[in-house]
Amino acid sequence: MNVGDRHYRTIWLSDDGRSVEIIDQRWLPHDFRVEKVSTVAGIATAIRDMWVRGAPLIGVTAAYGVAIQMADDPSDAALDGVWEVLHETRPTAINLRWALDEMRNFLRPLPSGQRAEAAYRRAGEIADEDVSLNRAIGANGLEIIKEIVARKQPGEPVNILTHCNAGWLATVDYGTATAPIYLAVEAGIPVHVYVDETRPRNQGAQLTAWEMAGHGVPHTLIVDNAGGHLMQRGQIDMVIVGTDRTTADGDVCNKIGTYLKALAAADNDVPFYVALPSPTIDWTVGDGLAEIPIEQRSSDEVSLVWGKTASGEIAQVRISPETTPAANPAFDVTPARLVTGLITERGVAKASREGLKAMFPGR
Ligand SMILES: CSC[C@H]1O[C@H](OP(=O)(O)O)[C@H](O)[C@@H]1O
Repeated sequence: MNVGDRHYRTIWLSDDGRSVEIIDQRWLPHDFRVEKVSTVAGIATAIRDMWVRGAPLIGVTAAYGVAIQMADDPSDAALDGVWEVLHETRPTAINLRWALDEMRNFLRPLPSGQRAEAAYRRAGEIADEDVSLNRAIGANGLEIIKEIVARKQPGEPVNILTHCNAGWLATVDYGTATAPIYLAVEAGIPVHVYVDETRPRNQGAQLTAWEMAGHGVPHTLIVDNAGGHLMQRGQIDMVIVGTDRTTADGDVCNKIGTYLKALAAADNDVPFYVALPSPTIDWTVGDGLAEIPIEQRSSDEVSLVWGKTASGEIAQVRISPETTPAANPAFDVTPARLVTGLITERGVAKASREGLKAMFPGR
């Protein structure tokens, strides 16, 4: 998307043809920093410490990590080694394993001397495919927004609530949950987005709000606990969120707090949509609650918060007593029964095994 008057993706190949450059999302919205990453260890750190985050972007970053490894050592042992190193960086987003499997299965049959060039080519294709998938998700989600706006008074915006950041910053470009929003704005359809701050890492307050402001999307930041209240008062027309892993039965794993939004939406008859590209579907898992590993992140993310001081310094402050322990599950699972529809690149699927198989008959 555009940052000022320049178009950016979240990750791109450096001029040296070996390293990648990424937007280091830890410093947004206060500082726009680009980092060059040239080693597998650097890629692992960037994923684990959330310089880059968001399921599709994590996958693409790992794909480039494999290419960087192949440029250094294209052996079978190195190919297996980089798979292991990057796979253990974050456990929940299925796109990480999907991309690592995609790269290893593609490279394994090739002579080692051809692997580096092929790996960079394939990683670039996966990045380009992500952009295409997200635009298709946007077009399919836009149809839902059009149906809602047709039922409203002329000029009255469609009020959309989103949780966390499933925006262009979570992907290579366009985002998943935000893609329909961006296409609606481009089509001149009035929308307004309620942005959940999304404690504890505040991806909504820091990233989604920055995206909305940068793209001229009317939006309002709210605390995570306000969404149900707004739904009770008819102020939300639909919810669109992303996902880090959706099961073959339509259970949706996403940022912590998503499940509570789905409960409130169900209680208030608010349509609850999940936007996802097909690589985010884990066809090997049915029961998300029982089978999806939930990442437990540092308690410091709960007890400390980043912000900009009055003097302009980006700093961290403590919000709880030093002695107070904190738990930090980073994701939760929304059962398929609470999901109105899964907005995929092929269309809107029912959140069920039958619905997904109808959309992806080859699976
Ligand atoms: C389009 S996937 C975005 C998804 O990833 C986020 O998690 P994290 O910021 O921890 O990588 C969040 O669950 C978003 O919905």
